Amino acid sequence: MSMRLHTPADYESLLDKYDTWMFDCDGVLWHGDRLIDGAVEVLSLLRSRQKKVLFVTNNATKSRKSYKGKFDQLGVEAHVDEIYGSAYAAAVYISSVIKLPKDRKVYVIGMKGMEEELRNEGVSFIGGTDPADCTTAPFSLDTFTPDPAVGAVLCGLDTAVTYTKLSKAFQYLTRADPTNPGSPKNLETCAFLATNEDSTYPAGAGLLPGAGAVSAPLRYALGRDPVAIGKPNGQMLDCIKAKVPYDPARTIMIGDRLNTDILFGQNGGLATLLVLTGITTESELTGPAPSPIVPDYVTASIGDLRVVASG
Ligand SMILES: O=C(O)COP(=O)(O)O
Ligand SMILES: [Mg+2]
Repeated sequence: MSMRLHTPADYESLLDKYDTWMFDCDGVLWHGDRLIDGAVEVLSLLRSRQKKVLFVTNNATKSRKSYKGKFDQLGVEAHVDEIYGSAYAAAVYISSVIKLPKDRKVYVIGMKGMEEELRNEGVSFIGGTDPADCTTAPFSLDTFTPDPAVGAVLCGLDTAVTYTKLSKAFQYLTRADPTNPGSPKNLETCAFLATNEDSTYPAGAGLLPGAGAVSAPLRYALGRDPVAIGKPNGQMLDCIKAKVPYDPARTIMIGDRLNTDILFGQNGGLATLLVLTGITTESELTGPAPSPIVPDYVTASIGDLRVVASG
């Protein structure tokens, strides 16, 4: 059963219990470029109490560096090594977990943020923002020569997704092993990866299709699911563990989506606080068919913590 936070004492007790505060971004701190009321004050309150603040976002459209630019623009204090996005986690996964050989490439369905993080990790890629792929021209297999070096497809939120991109990704994910031309069409030759599978995401003025809705055509066409690296997958937490010491017992994850943020916190042995300023609605918690994912705490907005006396 979740604890509904109401009184200043309720919020004060959270500050006593937790030293590390991991914040989801979309739907918790902001909607698009519109800050959620109270977010800035609460973040500075936490810093004034010597709390460790981390930002953990499934949004792969920006690199950690460009997220820092967004925080600066919005007047929110943040440091690059406090920011963990699914583009960064995916690049680390490819370079250090599956250890894609340096002579292989990734075919990207995604935007600049993913390209920047792959580049930072020394991972070669094609596709992405390449104008030849961001085209609405009809795609023809007769004129397509797959790059034999492609060994993985990485799919994330891509507001310029095209049939050409989906078709090229489909070819890479279904062709025979290029290093063994006689081999049968082997679905496992090419890794199918997704930065995250959020079905929707909370933009400034409402919901938009999320990364999960971009990879869905491939999942359907292939009859195969990608490895999703973002929340709730532990890969994101592994990236944080590699850089930031924290005690799971004294760490809380604050999020707006049950099947990513709250499940991510639970999978990592963290406490979880759900806010209702993003994706999750009251009825998913208490309605006729409540979600099996039950956060430890619930509050309307992160701004509610302002009731705690600063100091
Ligand atoms: O962009 C998304 O899909 C979700 O991003 P978030 O993890 O910051 O809520
Ligand atoms: Mg969110």
